[in-house]
Amino acid sequence: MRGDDHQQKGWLLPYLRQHVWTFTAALLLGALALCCAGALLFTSGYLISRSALRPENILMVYVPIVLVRTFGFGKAIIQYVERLTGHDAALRVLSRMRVRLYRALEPQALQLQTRFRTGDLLGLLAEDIEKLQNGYLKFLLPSLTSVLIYAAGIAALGRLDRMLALMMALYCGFLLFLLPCMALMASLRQRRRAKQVRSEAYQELTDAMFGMSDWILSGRIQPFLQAFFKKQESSSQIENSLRRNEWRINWISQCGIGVAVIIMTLWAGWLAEAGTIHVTWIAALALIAFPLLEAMVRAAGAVAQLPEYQTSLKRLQAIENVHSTDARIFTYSPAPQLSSVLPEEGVLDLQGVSFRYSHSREWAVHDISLQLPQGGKIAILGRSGSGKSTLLNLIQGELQPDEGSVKVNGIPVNAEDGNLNSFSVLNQNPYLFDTSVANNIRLGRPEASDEEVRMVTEQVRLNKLIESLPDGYNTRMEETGLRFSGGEKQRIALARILLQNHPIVLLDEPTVGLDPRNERELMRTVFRVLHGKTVVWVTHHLSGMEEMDEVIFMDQGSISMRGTHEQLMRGNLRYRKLYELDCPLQKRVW
Ligand SMILES: Nc1ncnc2c1ncn2[C@@H]1O[C@H](COP(=O)(O)OP(=O)(O)OP(=O)(O)O)[C@@H](O)[C@H]1O
Repeated sequence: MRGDDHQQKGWLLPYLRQHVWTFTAALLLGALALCCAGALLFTSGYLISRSALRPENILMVYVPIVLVRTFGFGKAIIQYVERLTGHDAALRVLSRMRVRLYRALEPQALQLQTRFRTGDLLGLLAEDIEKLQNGYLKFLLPSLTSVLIYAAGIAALGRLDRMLALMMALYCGFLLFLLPCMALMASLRQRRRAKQVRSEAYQELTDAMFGMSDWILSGRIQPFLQAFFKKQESSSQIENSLRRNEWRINWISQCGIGVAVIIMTLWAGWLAEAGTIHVTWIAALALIAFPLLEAMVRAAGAVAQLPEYQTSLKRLQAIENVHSTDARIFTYSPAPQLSSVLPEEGVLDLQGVSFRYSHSREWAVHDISLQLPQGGKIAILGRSGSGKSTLLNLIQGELQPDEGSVKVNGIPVNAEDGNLNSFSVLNQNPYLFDTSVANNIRLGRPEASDEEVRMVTEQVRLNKLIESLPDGYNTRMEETGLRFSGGEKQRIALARILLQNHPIVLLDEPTVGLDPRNERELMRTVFRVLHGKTVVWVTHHLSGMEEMDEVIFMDQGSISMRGTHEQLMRGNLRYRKLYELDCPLQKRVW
C-alpha cells in the first residue's frame, strides 16, 4: 500500500489514475468482447440465410461455420479476461479505499461514538466502499465501452449510408444518453428518500442491537418491532416503486432495441432490393444490432445508480474532512512495531492542561496540572461528566490540549515519535475475541512464548481456571467471551497488559459492574501485579484510595479536591464522609 493514499483528494479519480493502464485494458477488452458478440450474430445471420438457400456443398458455408465458432469462443474468452482485468483493478482499488478509510477513522477511534452513529459507520464500511467499487465495474467501464462501440458503430454505418448513420446516431443517442438521464431525473427524489430510509433503518437496528437488553428489560419489544417493521415496509414500498420504474424504463429500452432491429432489417432489405447487397446479408445486418444495443442499454441502466455513488462519495469525503479540519485530532502515523524498544520509565507531567470539544463553549478539562514520578499512583474521581475520560484521552495523546502540555518522560505525548509504547489501558469492558484463551492473552504481545503467557496468567490468578477448561489454554473463548465472568475477563485483559509491559497503566473504571467482593479482589490483584508501574486510575469508588499516592476530585473539568488519602481523611470533612459512606466496613481491607 502506498502510504500517501490518505492524503489524496477524491475517492475516484486518483485510483483511476493509479490503475489507468489496467482499466484501459479492461475497457478495450470489453469493446473487443462486444465486437465479437456483434460478429458472432452477424456471421450467424449470414450462415442461417445461406443455409436456408440450400448450398450444393457444405464447403460453401464452411468459412461462416468456422467464424461462428471462432467468435463464439473468442467472445467468451475475451469477456473472461476482461472481467479478470477489471475486477483485479477494482479490488485493488477497493483494498486501498478500505485502508484509507480505516486510516481516516483510526485516529478518531476514541471519538467515533460521539462523532458518528455506529449504524452510519457500518453503512460506510459495508456499503459505501462497495458502492464505489461497483461504480468502476458496473458504471464506468460498461459506459465507456458502450460509448466506444456507439462511436465505432455509427462511423462504420456512416461508410455505408450517411443518412441512416445520422438517424441511428440520434436514435441510439436517445437510448444511450437521454432516456436514462430522464428516468434518473424523474426518480431522483425517490432514490434519495430510499437511501435515507435505508440508512435510518441501519442506524436504528444497530442501536437496537447494542441496547437489546434494555429493550427487553423495559418490556418495549413490541412497540420497537412495530416501529421497525413499519419503517421496513415504507422502505420496501419505495424500493418496489423504484423497481417498477426501472422495469418500465427497461421495457421501453427493449422496445427501442426491437425498433432499431426493424429499421436495420428494412434498410438491409432496401439495399438488397437495390442490388447493393445479396439477400443473405439481410439477417446478418439486422442481427448485429442486437448485442451492441443490448450492451448500450445495460450500461445506460447503470446511470440510475449515480445518486447512490454520489451519496457514498459525500459520506466518505465528510469523514476525511472531519479528520483534516479538526486540528486536535491526531494525524495518522503508522503504529509502531511491538518489538520496538519499550521505554522503561513512565514519568507523567501535565502542566495547565485545558481542553474544549469542538462546538462546545465549556471547558471539558480546565487547567489541570499533575506530576507523577515513575511508579506513582493517582486516582481520579468525580461525578459523571466531570471530565475524567477526557483527561485520560489527553494523557494518552488521543486528544491534544488547547492549552498546556502533557509529557511522558519529558516528551510531549503528541510528538511524532510518540509515546504509544508507554501506555496500557484496562477499561470497563475488555473485548475477548472468538479464538483460544492463549491467543486472547497474547494480544498484548503477539510474539510472547507459551511460557510467558502461562506466567502472566499465574500472576493474575487465572491459571487454575484456565487449566480446568476442556482444552486448557487452547480452549476457544466463544464469541464476546461469554464463557468468562466480568472479573475473569478483566483478569485476562490484565494479563495482556502484563505481557505488554508498558510503564504507564491507565485504569478506566475496570470494576464497573462487579460486586464489591469481586471488585476488591480484582483491584488487589491489579495493584499487586502493577507494582512499580505508573498508574492512573479513574474510578467512582473510594475503596482502595489508601493505595494511591494522590487522589484528585474533578468537578466541571477542574480539580476541586486533591491530596493523599491520609491528608484528605484528616483535613477534609467532605472526603471523610464520602469515604465512610462508600466503604463503611472496609477501613483496613486493602
Ligand atoms: N465528544 C464530545 N463532544 C462534546 N462534548 C463532549 C464529548 N465527550 C464528552 N463531552 C463533554 O465533556 C464533558 C466531560 O466528559 P467526560 O466524558 O470526560 O466526563 P467523565 O467524567 O468521564 O464522565 P463519565 O464518568 O460519565 O464517563 C461532559 O460535559 C461531556 O458532555
